[in-house]
Amino acid sequence: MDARSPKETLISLENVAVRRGARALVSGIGFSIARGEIVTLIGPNGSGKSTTAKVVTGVIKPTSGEVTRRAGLKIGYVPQKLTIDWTLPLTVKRLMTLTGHFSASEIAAALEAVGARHLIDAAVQELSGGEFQRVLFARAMIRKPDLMVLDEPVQGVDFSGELALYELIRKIRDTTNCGILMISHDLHVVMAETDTVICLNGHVCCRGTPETVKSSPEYQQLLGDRGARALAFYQHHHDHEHHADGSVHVHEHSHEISHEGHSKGHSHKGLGHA
Ligand SMILES: Nc1ncnc2c1ncn2[C@@H]1O[C@H](COP(=O)(O)OP(=O)(O)OP(=O)(O)O)[C@@H](O)[C@H]1O
Repeated sequence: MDARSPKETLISLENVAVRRGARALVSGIGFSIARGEIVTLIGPNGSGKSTTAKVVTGVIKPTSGEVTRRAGLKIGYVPQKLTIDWTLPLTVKRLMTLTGHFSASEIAAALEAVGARHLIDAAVQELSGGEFQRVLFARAMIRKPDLMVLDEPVQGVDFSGELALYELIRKIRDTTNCGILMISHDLHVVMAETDTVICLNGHVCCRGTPETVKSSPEYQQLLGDRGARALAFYQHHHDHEHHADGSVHVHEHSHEISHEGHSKGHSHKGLGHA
């Protein structure tokens, strides 16, 4: 990491296990997240990513092990799914105030920070996947959290939308110096700015920088016959345009995915995502 030091630890988990009946959903989980750090959880379906994130947010108490939070730690949570009654009219502004009282200027500033100020009076039902995700980021950021927990933040968003959201996550980290815990929907791709990747499979299968995880035998073994597709990283090259409405135009071949130690122009399909 860099000039954002000294790194203040926001939360640490030590030897955490969550059991339901005789079954361990996760066990032996240990990691910490510092201010300004981006930690990404990856792992197959059912490997315990959401369970681990819920332990971090405090929604689930571990059956055993220790969770230590910095005193007064504020966490902003962006859920994987939000239960909304889609038949009722709901504006973005109203969504922002459902879980707290905020002034008009606070709401405007939070939406501005995610490039969604123009959507303030829009109906939530009419937002695109990427716009909805931005509004959820704003909803989490309005409390000025020390730590943001993002459960599959690019789910249901197309590739240029994914790039824009990853860029936004980086910007949020840079401007607020919050810690970020992100769950990746994809076992093969993580944001390049990730400081630590933690690969779960009920326990911590392997961890380290994206490069370390990519070359770890445990990660390779977890991939099995899908191993030909090693971990790749989203690279941001500032060769796209941000428009006033928050949309991003990605130039042809501008996004690059670093793969097997090289940087190649790739299409999303070309990467062979499921
Ligand atoms: N409340 C619960 N009671 C019993 N089992 C549960 C409960 N919550 C989750 N599980 C199980 O625990 C395991 C881990 O689930 P979790 O949602 O943490 O995995 P995940 O890695 O986030 O999966 P996905 O990628 O599919 O979202 C799964 O097998 C799931 O069925």
